[in-house]
Amino acid sequence: MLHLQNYLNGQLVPPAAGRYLPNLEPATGEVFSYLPDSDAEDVARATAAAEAALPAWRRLPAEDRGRLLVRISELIERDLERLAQAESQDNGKPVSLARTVDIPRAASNFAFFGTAAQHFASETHFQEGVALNYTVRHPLGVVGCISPWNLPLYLFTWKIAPALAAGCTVVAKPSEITPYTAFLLSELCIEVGLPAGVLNIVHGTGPGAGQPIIEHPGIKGISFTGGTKTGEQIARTAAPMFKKLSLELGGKNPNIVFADCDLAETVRTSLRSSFANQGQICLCGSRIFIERSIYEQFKTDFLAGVADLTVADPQLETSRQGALVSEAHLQKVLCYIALAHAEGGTLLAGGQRVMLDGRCTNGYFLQPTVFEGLAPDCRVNREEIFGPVVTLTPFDTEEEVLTWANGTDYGLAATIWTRDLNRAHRVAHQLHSGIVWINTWLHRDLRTPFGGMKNSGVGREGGLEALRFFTEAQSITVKL
Ligand SMILES: NC(=O)C1=CN([C@@H]2O[C@H](COP(=O)(O)OP(=O)(O)OC[C@H]3O[C@@H](n4cnc5c(N)ncnc54)[C@H](O)[C@@H]3O)[C@@H](O)[C@H]2O)C=CC1
Ligand SMILES: O=C(O)/C=C/C=C(\O)C(=O)O
Repeated sequence: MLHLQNYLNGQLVPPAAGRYLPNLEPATGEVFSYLPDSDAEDVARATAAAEAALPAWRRLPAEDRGRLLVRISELIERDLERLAQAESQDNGKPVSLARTVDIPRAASNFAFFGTAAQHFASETHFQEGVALNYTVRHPLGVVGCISPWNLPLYLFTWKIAPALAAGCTVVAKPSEITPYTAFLLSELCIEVGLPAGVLNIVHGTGPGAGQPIIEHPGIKGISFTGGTKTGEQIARTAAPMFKKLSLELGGKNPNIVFADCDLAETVRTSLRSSFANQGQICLCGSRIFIERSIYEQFKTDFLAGVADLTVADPQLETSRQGALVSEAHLQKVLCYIALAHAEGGTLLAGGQRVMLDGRCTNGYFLQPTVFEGLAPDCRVNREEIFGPVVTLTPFDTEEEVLTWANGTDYGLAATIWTRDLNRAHRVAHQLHSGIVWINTWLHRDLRTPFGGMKNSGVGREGGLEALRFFTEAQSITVKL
């Protein structure tokens, strides 16, 4: 059976201690490969390689670094089908989603930052006759990039690409639950001829391989996406070491539907924002607030759409809902469904595990689930479920819905549906949310700042924000 390897100093190598972990296919519940169970020794070797590669990599002109990144992007596009199949097998997501969203975005991440680095100019502040102040942005050094399982290659490359573009060298760890495409990426980096040590990929668990990355004194900054609790633990370790931190954490996002919206489009997109990737995207709109006058109509149309979301083997082109990522995660989501019943919710759709026939008999499938009748401040409406579970709640006034929308510890993304753009802007400005979409969802322009307020994170990714994160500003003043 396939044994994935670490990518250290330009080579594929086994873990120092020789231990491996089983890697399961969520659609079948069966082991299909093994991944290195790396430890602090592997992280130390990766960091030493990254430190050795740093001087030459940071000296390389941005154009030359960019050319290598663009070449990686081209190879991802060349291997799109193979990578999409691998992502679907590893994560349980429909292959059609991996083919149209995950893998194309991974290619775009490299292409975008490969070229963005060439446009990253330093600032000058000229004081006529007095002084010239200019800013140099030095690469931060060796950085750690740690990513989750929900959008595996998409989020892994979203961190690595800007770090490399900025002239940093990298020690990266994908989720131990979905390591496969990161391993395939290391093969592409070798094919491209990325200089040894510039990117190092260490596989393994959070405590085993992730924590040593956070603790290593040679690693100057950490870019992390994952659960809020993990983010908290990372901050506790990294802050006293004065490491730069970028944390993209959870969300409990409101989807606000006003009566004057384009209802057909609102329902169509709300189905996607509720259930895309089985609801396992931190940007999913799991709390849908609907203005009372159209509540019943929205509910009817939405539930009709939910009935069409075929839960099936993610390898099938017809599959619209694949498997959840693991048995443990499925059980966590089922606990929230039980809680929704206990908190007085009325089940409108789903709520049950799905047992499929054939090769998927033991897969982790769940019906897309909709509740109504829950209090806006109950646990189900405040805690991140990260699964295919949404709640519907009617509202009467803008003030009321704003209070409810802002009534969680999270503040990542929000969506507003209305034809009244004055209202859209007014509401958007009052939402405690790092990202607001008006009449759309998951519209991504890679130049925009991406990240959350409150417990949804610290810092912003994307565009210049990412390049700023991976560099350290030095201010130089010349007296005139
Ligand atoms: N972007 C998001 O908003 C995501 C949110 N989640 C939420 O988090 C919950 C837990 O999911 P998990 O898979 O356990 O996410 P997690 O936050 O534990 O895992 C994310 C990454 O962090 C690593 N990690 C874990 N502990 C670490 C540590 N102490 N130091 C360094 N790295 C560490 C993991 O190995 C993985 O690569 C989910 O149920 C979901 O609610 C999960 C994935 C993504
Ligand atoms: O950058 C994006 O387009 C999406 C990011 C999504 C996450 O960070 C997530 O779901 O964890």
